[in-house]
Amino acid sequence: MRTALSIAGSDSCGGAGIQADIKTMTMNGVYAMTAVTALTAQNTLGVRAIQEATPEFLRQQLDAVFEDIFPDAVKIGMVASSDLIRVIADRLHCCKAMNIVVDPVMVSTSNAALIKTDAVSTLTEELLPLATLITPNIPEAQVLSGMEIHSSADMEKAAEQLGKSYGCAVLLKGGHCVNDANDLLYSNGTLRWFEGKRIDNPNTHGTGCTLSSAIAANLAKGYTLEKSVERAKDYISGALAAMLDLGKGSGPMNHAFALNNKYSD
Ligand SMILES: Nc1ncnc2c1ncn2[C@@H]1O[C@H](COP(=O)(O)OP(=O)(O)OP(=O)(O)O)[C@@H](O)[C@H]1O
Ligand SMILES: Cc1ncc(COP(=O)(O)O)c(N)n1
Repeated sequence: MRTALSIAGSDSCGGAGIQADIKTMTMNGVYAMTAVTALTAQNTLGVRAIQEATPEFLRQQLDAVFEDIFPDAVKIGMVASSDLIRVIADRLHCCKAMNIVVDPVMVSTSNAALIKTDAVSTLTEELLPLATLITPNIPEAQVLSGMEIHSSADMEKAAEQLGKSYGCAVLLKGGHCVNDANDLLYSNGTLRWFEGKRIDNPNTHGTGCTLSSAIAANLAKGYTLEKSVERAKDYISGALAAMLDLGKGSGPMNHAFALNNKYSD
């Protein structure tokens, strides 16, 4: 069985973070492992508290996984501080990790900061250059590129700039656009749009985590990057279209019906 590792924060309400990643990887037929960067006390309304792992404890989790069950892909989500980012970069480099998908998580849907301001430069200098793919949303791409993004043409410019700066593929997500939810992939010097009809569902807690771990799971199974993005886009669209409605705020998605028998493997 193929395996994937999620390095991310725990979300107590189960919609985002490690919990979303385990559900997604499992539903995509991959064995999920975890290295927890932080515990969060959060629900669909907001983040109440964050308790980070110590850098040494995160290192122990990563070594325990890599020395025993080598992951076929790695997904990285919330990492709040520079010291934790450095531990991850060091272990991924030393362990020769492959198929690394970095979701540069900055702010939650409920508007809480999930990375310290001074850690953004550590993320860009130490972690993004190790990535196979980064998956910023529009606000994250604006921070990383220093560009304002108001149109499809701006998205194309920003994705290309980020890909050239970090030497990786870039999936610039269009979930924050007003019309359709079209995502843009920049890879090996070419741009490709993945079109998605906007689903009228306000429950989008964990969409970014889910998309990036679905891509990692499909890379782990040996699909190309383009095919992995296509399959992950189907997964997120299915999970949103299942219209789960839990909690008082922006709720989680329904993973059980995400694939709806679309794929048999
Ligand atoms: N209402 C929607 N209908 C269809 N697809 C959507 C919708 N909202 C988001 N998506 C898709 O979900 C994925 C995540 O995109 P988004 O831009 O919301 O990322 P994000 O902001 O990092 O997610 P989050 O912070 O909510 O975890 C993308 O593939 C995007 O196109
Ligand atoms: C632990 C953790 N990781 C990531 C997110 C981002 O997800 P969202 O933007 O949907 O709130 C989150 N809320 N919590």
